Amino acid sequence: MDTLVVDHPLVAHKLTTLRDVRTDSPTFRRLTDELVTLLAYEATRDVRVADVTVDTPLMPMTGVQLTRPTPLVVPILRAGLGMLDGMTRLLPTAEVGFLGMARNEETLAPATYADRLPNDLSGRQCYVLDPMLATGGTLAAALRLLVERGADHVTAICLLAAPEGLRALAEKVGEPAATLRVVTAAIDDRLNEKGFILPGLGDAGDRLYGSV
Ligand SMILES: O=P(O)(O)OC[C@H]1O[C@H](OP(=O)(O)OP(=O)(O)O)[C@H](O)[C@@H]1O
Ligand SMILES: O=c1cc[nH]c(=O)[nH]1
Ligand SMILES: [Mg+2]
Repeated sequence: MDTLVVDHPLVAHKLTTLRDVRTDSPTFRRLTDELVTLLAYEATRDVRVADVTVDTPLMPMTGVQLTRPTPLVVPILRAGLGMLDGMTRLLPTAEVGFLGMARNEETLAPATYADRLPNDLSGRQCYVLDPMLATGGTLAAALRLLVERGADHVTAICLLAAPEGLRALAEKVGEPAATLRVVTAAIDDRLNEKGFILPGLGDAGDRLYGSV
């Protein structure tokens, strides 16, 4: 499993404001949206394209276009929903499938409460959106689901990842039948005893949508 940290001053600048406890929800949403677009640019570097002929006003030439089946974008509710618009702005022809997953606050185990994904993902490139990779349990469960349905290329886009979560994820997925990548804006120091990323940014879902 490959991990890419997008090392760019604009990403670092926006992430710093996102982390700030004084940043309100509207600003948090806007910055998340902006960050995703920057991360998505790197995350889609290996999106599949094929040669096509295009007629410019002067002559025909060979360009490229996205191949079919179109990529599938999968936000993990709730917090991943805050990343959806930023992603589809870059990939407007992508289809969107939804996974609802929540961590049990005591055990930190993920529970899936919504699954609106195609049953057959054969030959499909998938982009999973979840801002926080903490213990890695949520992402491991999501990746397992996608690979079981035939996805052969899955890229997870996160804002923050914990080293423990990245290690756990690599162990859990083992030698998968698909290419798996994690693209993140930063790898933080560690997890606290409640499974929160340190220094982190707090609870991403709550900061986007409130503590409902
Ligand atoms: O790597 P893990 O330890 O599994 O933790 C990461 C998950 O925790 C958060 O979701 P949460 O359960 O808080 O749900 P929410 O998005 O509805 O707030 C976050 O959005 C990730 O999905
Ligand atoms: O730090 C964390 C860990 C999991 N989920 C969050 O929203 N934040
Ligand atoms: Mg949450």
